[in-house]
Amino acid sequence: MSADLSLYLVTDAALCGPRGVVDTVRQAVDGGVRIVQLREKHASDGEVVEQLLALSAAIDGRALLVVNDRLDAALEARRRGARVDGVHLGQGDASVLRARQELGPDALIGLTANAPEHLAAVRALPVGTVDYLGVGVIRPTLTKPDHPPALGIEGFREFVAESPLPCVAIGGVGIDDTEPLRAAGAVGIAVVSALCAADDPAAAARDFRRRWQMASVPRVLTIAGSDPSGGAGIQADLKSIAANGGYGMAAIAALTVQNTRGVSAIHVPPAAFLRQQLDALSDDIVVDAVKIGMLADAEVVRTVIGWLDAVHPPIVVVDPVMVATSGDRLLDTAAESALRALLERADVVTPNLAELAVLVGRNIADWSDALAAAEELSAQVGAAVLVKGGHLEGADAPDALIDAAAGIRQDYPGARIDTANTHGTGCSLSSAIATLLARGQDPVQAVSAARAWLRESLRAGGALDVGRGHGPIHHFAGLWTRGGLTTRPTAAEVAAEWWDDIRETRDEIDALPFIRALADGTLRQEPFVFYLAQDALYLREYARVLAEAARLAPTAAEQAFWAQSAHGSIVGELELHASWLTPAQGVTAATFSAVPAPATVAYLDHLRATAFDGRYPELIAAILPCFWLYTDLGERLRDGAFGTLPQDPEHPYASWLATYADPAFAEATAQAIVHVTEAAAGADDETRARMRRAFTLSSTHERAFFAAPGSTHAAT
Ligand SMILES: Nc1ncnc2c1ncn2[C@@H]1O[C@H](COP(=O)(O)OP(=O)(O)O)[C@@H](O)[C@H]1O
Ligand SMILES: Cc1ncc(COP(=O)(O)O)c(N)n1
Ligand SMILES: [Mg+2]
Repeated sequence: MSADLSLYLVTDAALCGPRGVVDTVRQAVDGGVRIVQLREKHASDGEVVEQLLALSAAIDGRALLVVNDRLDAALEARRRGARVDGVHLGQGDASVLRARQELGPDALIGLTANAPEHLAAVRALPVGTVDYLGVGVIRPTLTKPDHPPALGIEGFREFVAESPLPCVAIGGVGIDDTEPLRAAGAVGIAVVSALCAADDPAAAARDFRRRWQMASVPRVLTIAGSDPSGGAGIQADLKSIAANGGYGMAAIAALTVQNTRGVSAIHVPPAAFLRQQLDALSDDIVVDAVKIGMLADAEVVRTVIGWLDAVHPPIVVVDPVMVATSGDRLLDTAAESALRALLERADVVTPNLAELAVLVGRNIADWSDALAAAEELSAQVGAAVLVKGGHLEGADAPDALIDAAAGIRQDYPGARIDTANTHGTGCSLSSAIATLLARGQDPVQAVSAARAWLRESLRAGGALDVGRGHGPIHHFAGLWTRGGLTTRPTAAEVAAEWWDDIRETRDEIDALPFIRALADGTLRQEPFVFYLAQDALYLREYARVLAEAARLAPTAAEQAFWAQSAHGSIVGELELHASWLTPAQGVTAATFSAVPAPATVAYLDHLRATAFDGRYPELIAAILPCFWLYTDLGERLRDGAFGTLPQDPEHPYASWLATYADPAFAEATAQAIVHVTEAAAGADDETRARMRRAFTLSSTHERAFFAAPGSTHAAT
């Protein structure tokens, strides 16, 4: 079997202290150590055998176990039932030839090497005698007092370049050496004190493992069914793995006859043939993560379980596929009980609502019931459960990650994307999660990043012209855009670009005497009242324009959002004006009695003309600056960007300015930005260009509106 040497723990009983070697190893393996070397310089062979038995039980197949030097102890421990994978020998230790002969062809045999003559000796050995070299020391270290001169990263790189065998870096390796050693060609790093002497070996191992993974391209295997139309199954998985930064491999468990309109036949090759595929992979390639999808029947499920138990891949994500988006069954009912044993081997399980109902054996009434069911399932199988709300009715498509044992309950709210291209979303999502986990992210992060990618791919699905049923998502939408293969930007890119477009306008607004005086409290009342009166006229019309956006909105979520904003603008904002336009403030003007100033007329004409055109994308682009510029200004005022703090109770406009920085308004602004920039990202080039013009034009009207009250300091 191909050995995963990536994070290699070498034990040191003295450093483990009262916690002991066995507990230290157990915790370190929990944290992601992939191979353990028992190194006991002073114990008797009998004691080493006992230790190997105890370690073998603690590791329980989750990592490899080798022993330093003691070939006879390894053989004896094996005779007594321990799983000892091999030995690591030094230049002065027992002969590697004898070790190979005694331990057999499948054992893992390592050899310490650090000088050119060691390489010459290795080359003289029969091929297959030694599996890897332990090369070091990298830095001076106390755990090997008689160590040779330290190689450093550069010396290690040169050694690797000459070596015929994979090299593990050992000796004085600290966490910040992880990426440089990986880049220098290490297949793994061996750590002694940074793990044995750690207060929390699991956490220390997780840190090393994360750093190692972030520096590597993970090898991700999907075991699933084939969808020849390329939108779901194996084909979707490979695209998803690639799009999320992994190297994809695929073992086909079943074949479907399928297109975007449904599945018409299923062929299940012999399960033994699947096992052959899996063994061929794990014999040669280190598998960093496995995603499991359609398995068709109970025999296939059991076959996959058998392989998982032999190989123990470090990350397993199971998408318990039972029924396709089209409604066709993809798993025998008889296999549903076999599936449970598979879930027990998973780190993350990703059922949709129907699958979750089958797995907990009861109907699921609503989303909160789904969360309870996910909690139940998570507790039963000991895995994190990502429950998916793609099949809910209504405007939302939320997901939630629940890990009963770890006490994790993470909600991922999300508006439903209006698209028919939902074929293969579940397959694609679970592969993305497996890949991101293998890249070192924790489950909460991995799901969040996978969802962001999936939503981008769902939004762009319409750009593909594939089939007449539920079409596929566009797995590479973001990559192609960023790589210049298409001109379509992402929503985030639109936001950044437009905000930058109006930089000059924003700077000019900041410099206006009205804004300066409002910020430092020296603004006279007359221009302030002028501004309030114009603002009231503006808001009454703005609310009507927002209502028009609600009327034109393509989705229920957007319709509700603009309608609510219209309500807020006519009710909330005007209440605020009323509180300022009172005799107590020395102001008696009625709210809408002012004569509209030219700047007000011009701004409103632009908004009304855009609304009258009836094109939703441009209308919301024209609406956006009022949200965005006020929130930005309010937040910067609050944070003292203008040299004064309006929170100061002495500040005459404190309560007015506080409303600019109101968190609920900030939230509405964030939502408005999302709606507008997502629409722009999904639009054709011409529409996007018109949206951009509407946005910039409104921004210049905002500046003119702020400039209208004129120059305005009180005492000066
Ligand atoms: N129209 C949609 N808009 C946004 N997200 C969606 C939509 N349809 C599905 N999803 C998301 O796609 C993923 C797959 O979910 P779901 O469709 O429930 O599962 P499956 O594809 O396995 O049946 C989930 O993250 C879900 O929230
Ligand atoms: C081979 C195969 N595997 C899985 C699915 C499920 O698709 P979805 O991701 O839409 O649930 C499918 N339609 N075909
Ligand atoms: Mg699915």
